Amino acid sequence: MSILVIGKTGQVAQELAKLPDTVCISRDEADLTVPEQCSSAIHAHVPRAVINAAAYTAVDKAEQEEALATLINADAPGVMARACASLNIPFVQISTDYVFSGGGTAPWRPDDPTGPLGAYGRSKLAGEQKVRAAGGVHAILRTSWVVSAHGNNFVKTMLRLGAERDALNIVSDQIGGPTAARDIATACHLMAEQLAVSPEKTGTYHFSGAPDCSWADFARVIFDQANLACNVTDIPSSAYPTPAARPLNSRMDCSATDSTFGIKRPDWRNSLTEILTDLGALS
Ligand SMILES: NC(=O)C1=CN([C@@H]2O[C@H](COP(=O)(O)OP(=O)(O)OC[C@H]3O[C@@H](n4cnc5c(N)ncnc54)[C@H](OP(=O)(O)O)[C@@H]3O)[C@@H](O)[C@H]2O)C=CC1
Ligand SMILES: Cc1cn([C@H]2C[C@H](O)[C@@H](COP(=O)(O)OP(=O)(O)O[C@H]3O[C@@H](C)C(=O)[C@@H](O)[C@H]3O)O2)c(=O)[nH]c1=O
Ligand SMILES: [Mg+2]
Repeated sequence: MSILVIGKTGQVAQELAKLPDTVCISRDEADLTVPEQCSSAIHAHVPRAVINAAAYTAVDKAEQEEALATLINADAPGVMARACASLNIPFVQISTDYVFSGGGTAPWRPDDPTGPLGAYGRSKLAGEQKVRAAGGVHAILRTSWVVSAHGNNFVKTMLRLGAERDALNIVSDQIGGPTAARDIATACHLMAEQLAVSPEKTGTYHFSGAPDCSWADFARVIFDQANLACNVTDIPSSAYPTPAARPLNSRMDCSATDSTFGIKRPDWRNSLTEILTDLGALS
């Protein structure tokens, strides 16, 4: 029996595919806009655990497509979690720092009050609630600022822009933990294995790369490691208007993930070096 991964083309799904005993299925086999397809796929594969790595992740576009984002990010994971509960197998759902409002400067703990600022965050929060309501063995892993060698992400955007321009304005008042998709995949895989033998570990957990930084700080380290001469100027979020507001404080307290699962915050600077190596962009 394998670990079934819902999603195949995304950043985290592609990293899960490299781990032992995983089977990843794409939209052809399980289209999240038709949630019943997800439960049929779970029943057909008879896995020992399920990890949902598929989601609607276009934060700004979600403002115009909240119903679709909710179908994919809430209804579909709810159906997956119910299928897993009926089979008595663990379900791992990936969630986001964007369920929080971003007030204050204290790292968010898993049981802190949520308060999403936009449609994407609301849809992911609704997904968390449906997964809990399914009543099965599960982990909801909230992560942030996902980067990898594939897909769309901040590292790849910076490599592209940094090669074209000699200066960029980047927001410096949003603070969080950049997290490599590879590190998230490893964490989800470990959690699925542990939940299978320790169902009492069911709950909501945080996992992000350390140290916390601003997007501007992150960009500077990317340019430094990639040896790109691009000057970064700090700007406030107000100078970079977007359809969806982002939380200013995305710091997450990841201590329960360590004490319960033995999973520590990875240093994103090392993970970034791996990504740049994979991309052939290391200086
Ligand atoms: N990206 C980030 O910065 C962050 C992501 N997260 C969460 O982490 C998880 C993984 O994100 P990430 O790997 O970055 O995602 P990506 O944006 O890289 O990929 C999204 C995946 O979801 C799939 N998908 C979207 N819609 C459907 C659908 N209707 N049916 C089937 N599959 C669908 C896509 O498939 P297709 O290629 O066919 O469209 C793709 O494989 C998600 O739960 C996300 O919310 C949390 C914090 C930060
Ligand atoms: C390209 C660019 C971006 N930015 C800012 C905008 C934004 O605040 C920040 C990051 O841009 P992104 O578009 O990658 O941000 P965004 O898509 O909002 O990233 C989020 O995605 C979802 C799925 C999550 O769950 C979150 O954890 C988070 O990773 O960088 C600049 O300030 N200057 C620039 O030139
Ligand atoms: Mg994005």
